[in-house]
Amino acid sequence: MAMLDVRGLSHTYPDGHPAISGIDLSVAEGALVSIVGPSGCGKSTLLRCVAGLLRPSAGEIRFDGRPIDGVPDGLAVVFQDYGRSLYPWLTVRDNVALPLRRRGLARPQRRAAATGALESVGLGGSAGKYPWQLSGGMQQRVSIARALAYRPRLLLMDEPFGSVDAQTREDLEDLLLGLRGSYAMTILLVTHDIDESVYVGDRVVVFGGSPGRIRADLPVTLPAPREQITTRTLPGFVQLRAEVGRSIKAPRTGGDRDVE
Ligand SMILES: Nc1ncnc2c1ncn2[C@@H]1O[C@H](COP(=O)(O)OP(=O)(O)OP(=O)(O)O)[C@@H](O)[C@H]1O
Repeated sequence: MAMLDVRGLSHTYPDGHPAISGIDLSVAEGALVSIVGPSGCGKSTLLRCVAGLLRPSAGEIRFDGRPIDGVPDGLAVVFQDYGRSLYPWLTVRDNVALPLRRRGLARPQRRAAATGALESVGLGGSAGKYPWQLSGGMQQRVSIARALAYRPRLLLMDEPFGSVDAQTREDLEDLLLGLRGSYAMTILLVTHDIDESVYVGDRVVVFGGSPGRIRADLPVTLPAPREQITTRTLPGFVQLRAEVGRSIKAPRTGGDRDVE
């Protein structure tokens, strides 16, 4: 049984705008699935539905076989906008520890979990600082640590590396790949960077159109461990990124009722 099963998912916003239509997606436990596509094709809408933050107009999402109705336990989300997601008046450690209250953990346990998560993202020495004392990349690491401290089974990431410079972005991609070894998680990562979708993913799901639909679902069979320079020059990488690019640009087919 898939850990996450999306069937016939469609969503139309109250203004009548159809954002996604007929999405079917099964995700196996432990997979890292990249969801890539141009701006406005409904990637965030899908993620918001999976997170239980948005009730879809049609279709069903099952997490561990149970229909999602509200924010499921065992799920954490990392957004692009780290600047707005951290509380400036709380230390880094307290920012990470805060959501653990929902788990009913006592304060010493919350602090210990936060410290462990911060160490795993290389920020053990910054626990007592405030978010505004850190660089953008470090702040995004704090957001990731906050999600990890929660020990999620399913981690949703919406353009998590979209607001940092290219070098920091590569560092964060590698951090994420490294974290997969220490945290047993299934990850859905939304990006509009084709190279990133291939570099980090086990599988790339290509979204396109308006309303957004799945245009391709491609396995990534690149060897591990991945390395920024070597992996990106492998023929398999170059081929796959071209295929993802072509799928994004593919003209609409007869059955595709896009209204772009
Ligand atoms: N709250 C809303 N009300 C009405 N329309 C919305 C709302 N949120 C998103 N949309 C529209 O739904 C479509 C899909 O938006 P969504 O944010 O899911 O796309 P996306 O692929 O994640 O885009 P981006 O990569 O720019 O974040 C867009 O046309 C967008 O304008």
